[in-house]
Amino acid sequence: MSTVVNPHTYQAQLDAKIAQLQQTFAPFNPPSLDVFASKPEHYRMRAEFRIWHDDEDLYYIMFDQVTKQRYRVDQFPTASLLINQAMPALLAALKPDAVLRRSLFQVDFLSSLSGELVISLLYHRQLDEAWQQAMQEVREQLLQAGINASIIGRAKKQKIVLGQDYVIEKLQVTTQVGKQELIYQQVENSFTQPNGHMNEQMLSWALAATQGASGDLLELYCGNGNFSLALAPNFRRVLATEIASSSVKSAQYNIAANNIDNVTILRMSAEEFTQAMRGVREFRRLRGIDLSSYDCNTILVDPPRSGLDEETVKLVQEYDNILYISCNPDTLQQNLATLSQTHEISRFALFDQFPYTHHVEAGVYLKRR
Ligand SMILES: C[S@@+](CC[C@H](N)C(=O)[O-])C[C@H]1O[C@@H](n2cnc3c(N)ncnc32)[C@H](O)[C@@H]1O
Repeated sequence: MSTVVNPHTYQAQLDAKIAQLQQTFAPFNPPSLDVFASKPEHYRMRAEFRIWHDDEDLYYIMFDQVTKQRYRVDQFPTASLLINQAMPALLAALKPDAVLRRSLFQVDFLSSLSGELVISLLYHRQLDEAWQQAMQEVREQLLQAGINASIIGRAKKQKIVLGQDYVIEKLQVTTQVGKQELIYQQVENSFTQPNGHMNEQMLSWALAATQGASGDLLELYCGNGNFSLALAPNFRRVLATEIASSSVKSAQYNIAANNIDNVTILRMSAEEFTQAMRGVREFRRLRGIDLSSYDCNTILVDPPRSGLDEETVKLVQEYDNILYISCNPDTLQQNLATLSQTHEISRFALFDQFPYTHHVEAGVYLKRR
């Protein structure tokens, strides 16, 4: 099914998710659920479309996930207003220009609440000087229309960047003493939370849940430091790890951009970090880091849909406080089967990050029994 965005049905779809999540997790005896509703429209900061060529015409298409049929997309209410503004403006500029149209097969948009946009155009041919010149003009037209976009041309082994390959996002996080703005570099083709305002809610919830925590925080799957930076004020130090080098680079950028001095980011998979902690393997990447100097009572995990592997679950279980952010209730449920043997849920939240889809983002804060 394609995503049918109908603000009139928003509450009903959210209610169904709430009921489903409560039922699934009832065996773990959670406290009452904190529910965070999304904006019913224009909540996604990114969108990807295939391009369809029909003689002189050119338009965005998507595929129905069930029937696999393609359908034309002129506007996309799921995505931010900025993306919706850029979609027709870009097509209008591409259509009359054979150099820009030829072999174009995909367009990806990455926007930010701060009003920045990166548009990536993917081609089945190498891009040349003529393409670059013509696309520079398109970029200027977009800027004149008030669309602050960088443009990336991609082809096999080729990436041409007009502007930047990232946006600088500004997120408002609610702290005990009011709102705090955090700056995040979000790079094209790297993971970032798709629903910007929901991300602000998630960070604020995590900050409130760990208020009053003592010692240091260990974090696995930290991405661009999204949670690491927001939670830093609640801990003496934060040690965070992530597998993707582009995200680690952004995290380093973000530490500096926010003048944070108590966060260290390492490029390591969760599995490698578990091995390092167990003394199974030594890692050059850990040189200069004295793991034994960290006093971590709290661990934060935000794994991909596959959840935590068995060894990582065992490591996580060794911490008194566990903050688990999950984009897949099925794997969260599996991991909780083990974690609930030693910990109980003290906070439970639903973040409606993906409205009108069956996807649910959940947060649990566990404390040792
Ligand atoms: C759901 S995202 C969360 C990222 C970050 N916490 C955020 O809020 O943006 C999961 C992250 O885990 C990373 N990842 C995937 N597999 C991993 C692994 N085996 N070890 C460590 N990180 C991994 C991905 O690159 C991605 O950045």
